[in-house]
Amino acid sequence: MKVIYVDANNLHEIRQSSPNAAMALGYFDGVHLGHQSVIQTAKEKAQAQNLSLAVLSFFPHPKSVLFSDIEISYLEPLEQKVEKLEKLEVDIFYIVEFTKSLAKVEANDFLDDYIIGLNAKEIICGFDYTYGAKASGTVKTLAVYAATQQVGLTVVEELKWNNQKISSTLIRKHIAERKLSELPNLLGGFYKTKYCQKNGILPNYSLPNVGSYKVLIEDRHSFIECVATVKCKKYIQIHHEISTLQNVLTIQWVDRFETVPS
Ligand SMILES: Cc1cc2nc3c(=O)[nH]c(=O)nc-3n(C[C@H](O)[C@H](O)[C@H](O)COP(=O)(O)O)c2cc1C
Ligand SMILES: Nc1ncnc2c1ncn2[C@@H]1O[C@H](COP(=O)(O)OP(=O)(O)OP(=O)(O)O)[C@@H](O)[C@H]1O
Repeated sequence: MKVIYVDANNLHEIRQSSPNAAMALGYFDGVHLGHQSVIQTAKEKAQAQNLSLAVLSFFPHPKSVLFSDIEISYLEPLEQKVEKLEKLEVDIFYIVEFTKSLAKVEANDFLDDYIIGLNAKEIICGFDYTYGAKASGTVKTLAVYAATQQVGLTVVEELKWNNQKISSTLIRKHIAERKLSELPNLLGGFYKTKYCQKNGILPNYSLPNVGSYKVLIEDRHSFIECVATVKCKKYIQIHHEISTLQNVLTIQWVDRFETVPS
């Protein structure tokens, strides 16, 4: 998978070499089951029409740029999103730099410059995708635009669990509320974070609130079941001998313990 960082300065150059693509649109924090359904739909379009499979996202999160008082609690850093998109067999991951000036770009100009500009022949997004200044672009305006530009558009219907939309927001809420055992229904697997033996949890993950948790540590091809205690927002203690393991470990968060183990 090619990872291409796009900004207002290099857009013109990147456009010259962009292949025709089926392009999935959205931020995709956590690449949950709703996101996977959008990307899978894009993959089917790409295969049927012999197009490259592209995902177009942003960095940083639009909300963190637009509302400076909001601190986004990312589910995962960009590197982990890259790993997941790679596994989904995405060919090109465009990461558009989200700035205050991009936020002012009108909806149709964004489509002209970034979507058509990067050679999307099929656009795929979810039912609630928004874009453009004041988030005025919606799937309705996108449908009008796609028809006039003779580009295909597929809008993926809402994927729900227990009558609620599967969303990054809901996953963040469950993590904060320690409801880890709910997460495989939303993510397709346990929530994972990376942990460095020297520095602790790597940046841009969300940790559950203070308390003790059943976790699985990935050790090459096996899993070590043990307990981790979240001491504060960024610090955890692992109740297991890990000094012989690799420096950077993947931790799967399975469930909470009601009582703190001694
Ligand atoms: C050109 C552009 C301008 C945007 N301007 C705004 C804005 O003014 N206000 C806002 O809340 N979101 C704005 N957004 C963010 C989008 O509403 C949306 O969050 C983003 O495209 C990611 O889509 P998703 O949240 O559906 O994944 C803008 C997005 C783009 C591409
Ligand atoms: N449950 C879902 N079913 C179908 N499409 C979805 C679902 N959740 C998100 N999408 C689509 O996936 C793309 C990325 O969405 P986005 O990053 O806004 O996810 P989100 O989970 O809605 O995030 P947030 O909770 O932060 O609003 C968009 O095209 C969006 O419409």
